[in-house]
Amino acid sequence: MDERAKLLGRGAFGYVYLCTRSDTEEMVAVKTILEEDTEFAEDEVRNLKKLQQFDPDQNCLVRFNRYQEIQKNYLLEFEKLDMNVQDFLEQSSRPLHLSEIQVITQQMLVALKALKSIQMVHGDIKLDNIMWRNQQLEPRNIKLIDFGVAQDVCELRCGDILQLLPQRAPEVLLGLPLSEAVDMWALGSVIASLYINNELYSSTCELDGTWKLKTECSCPTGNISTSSTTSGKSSLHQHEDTQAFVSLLKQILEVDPRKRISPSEALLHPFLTLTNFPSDLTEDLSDNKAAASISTIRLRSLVSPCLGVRAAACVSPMVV
Ligand SMILES: Nc1ncnc2c1ncn2[C@@H]1O[C@H](COP(=O)(O)OP(=O)(O)OP(=O)(O)O)[C@@H](O)[C@H]1O
Repeated sequence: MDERAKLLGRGAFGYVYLCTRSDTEEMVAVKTILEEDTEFAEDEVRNLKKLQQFDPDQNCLVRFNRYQEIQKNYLLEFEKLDMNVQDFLEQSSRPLHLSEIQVITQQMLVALKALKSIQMVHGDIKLDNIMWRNQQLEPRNIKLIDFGVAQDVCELRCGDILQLLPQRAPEVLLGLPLSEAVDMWALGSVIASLYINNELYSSTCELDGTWKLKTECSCPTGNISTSSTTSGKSSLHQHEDTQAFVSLLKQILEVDPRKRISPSEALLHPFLTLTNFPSDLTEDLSDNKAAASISTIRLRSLVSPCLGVRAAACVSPMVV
């Protein structure tokens, strides 16, 4: 690899560089994983090989071309993507419109449906792992990346720690049996955070996360009305598109993973068939942190009835 290759991004395990294939002249993204993380590289390659049974474009998954191992250092070659959602938000400094959130939700549900069909859990659904192929030219073409910590459901054990805290599912926090449903929860947290431009459940440690889930999920919905007059979002209830979004979110952020909506079911939800987004025209949260924080509280309140206090009732081997 050319030493002057442009760095496209980096994560905990690897640096991703822009490279040109000498045989086809195609621009590709090459993730380098060094010797100390060989185990992660091997896991990622194993997962990516399994995913090669899917058409990556039809299933919203990053295309994995090939890999090379050089003295326990790994080079993984992928199609070159454009920008991850986190970077886009930072660069554009505006929250996404509901129509844009609809596209991301739909594409990620397609990816999760494919993973569920082979009982694979991604385990790290977050804004940095959702990328546009070409944000400007193909805003509807979105891919899920980073299968470094993905696992087969049958490998998951109670008490395994997956996901970053803001996206961590209740059953992970509580040390309960785990399934593909953890990715649905994480997707719910991600799309909620896109809407409110803030983490839905931010927490600094597991105990804090469990406590927040218990308290915030059981707060009375009556609080909503007091905030509505000062919010930039005049009313979360006002538009059909917002109502449809909250309705889907409630079913995704269902505390009980057995009752949580599946990717296939969610793909049929009315929010994903909407073509008209009046709230895109009337709701503007840019540079309005106060409104964003109020919306956070209100969205939590709207979603909370479905969460209920069941979380608190769960017996947790991790927190007792
Ligand atoms: N195919 C790609 N095309 C362009 N950029 C990419 C591609 N894959 C990854 N990147 C960039 O590199 C970053 C890190 O990639 P990736 O998430 O695979 O690394 P990681 O070390 O596994 O990260 P993490 O810390 O999340 O585990 C991504 O957020 C993205 O910005």
